[in-house]
Amino acid sequence: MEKPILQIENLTTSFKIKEKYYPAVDHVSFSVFENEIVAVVGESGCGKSALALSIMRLHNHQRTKIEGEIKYKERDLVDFSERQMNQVRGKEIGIIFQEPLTALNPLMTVGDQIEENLTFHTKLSKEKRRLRTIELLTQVGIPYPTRTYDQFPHELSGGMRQRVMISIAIACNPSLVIADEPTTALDVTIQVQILELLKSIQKDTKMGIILITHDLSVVAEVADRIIVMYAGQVVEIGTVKQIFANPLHPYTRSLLKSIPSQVTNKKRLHVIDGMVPSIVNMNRERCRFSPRIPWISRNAHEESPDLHEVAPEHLVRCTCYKHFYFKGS
Ligand SMILES: Nc1ncnc2c1ncn2[C@@H]1O[C@H](COP(=O)(O)OP(=O)(O)OP(=O)(O)O)[C@@H](O)[C@H]1O
Repeated sequence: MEKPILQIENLTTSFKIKEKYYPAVDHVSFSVFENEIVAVVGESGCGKSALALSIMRLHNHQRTKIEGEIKYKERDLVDFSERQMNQVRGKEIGIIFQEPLTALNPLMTVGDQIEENLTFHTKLSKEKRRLRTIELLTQVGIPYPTRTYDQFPHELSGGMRQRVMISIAIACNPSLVIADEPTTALDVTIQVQILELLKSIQKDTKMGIILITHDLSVVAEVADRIIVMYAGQVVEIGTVKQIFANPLHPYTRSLLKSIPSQVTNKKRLHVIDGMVPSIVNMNRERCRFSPRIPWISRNAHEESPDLHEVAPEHLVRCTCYKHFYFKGS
């Protein structure tokens, strides 16, 4: 069996709030293989960004505790010094953020920003860096790469800025790219183009991709596997086919029901009652989704539920899925 690029085991990321630590990522385990797109989905506040920032070790060290393992090519990033992490970030693992206008430096030209990464991680000469940068801009579908090279971020459209972010992320041929809501700020047609671009780059490079999104509809076409996160935990994990054809956890089913394309003209969009609990106030001893489906009997839930394997590669948390139905159905 091939080895994963990334192997996360029992990762727990806790934030210090008023002198106490509260987990925002709670015993999360999964792997990413070469040439694979793993989507992490869940509503706002489920811990997706905390997970991404933990892998990159970009949290504030003084207020964050990271436990468990983040094995990148068999080396545990949790033990890495800041200096070692600087060699990993941007070179081995690239990251694409949601809003390129805030992630890009408004005072630097596009060319300089891409070259900065190349200067830090490679020994390429100035001329070779320029050529590589033009090549990258071409690869990500920028129509006039030499002109864009000298432009500033605000002179580009949102879609073009996101392409620039992608070119920075892939500049040093990383084995893994983390894309944190890369299309959320873009309109639908541009979203599709950006995801298709990521997929086509992956074909050439075989990199693994972690695609973080709150929108399940975004991942259907591009992902290989889906991880559904709720309140810091993985509640379901499976292949795209398993999650879309046989979703089990009530949260997965609720997310799928709220996808607009699945709604006919007659029906209203499904809204999941209630809210994701805050890391300070949540009850960690019971099924964390149970307060949002109060019509399901308490007996349907397990105490401190674990993940159960229901089919090869398909895992679901809590037995409540066996008893779940939508309110009013
Ligand atoms: N630095 C921090 N200090 C304290 N709490 C934090 C910190 N960062 C995140 N949290 C809390 O951790 C939980 C998970 O947040 P996170 O941003 O990872 O969620 P998310 O699923 O990525 O949501 P979004 O899509 O809105 O970013 C939330 O309750 C959030 O308030």
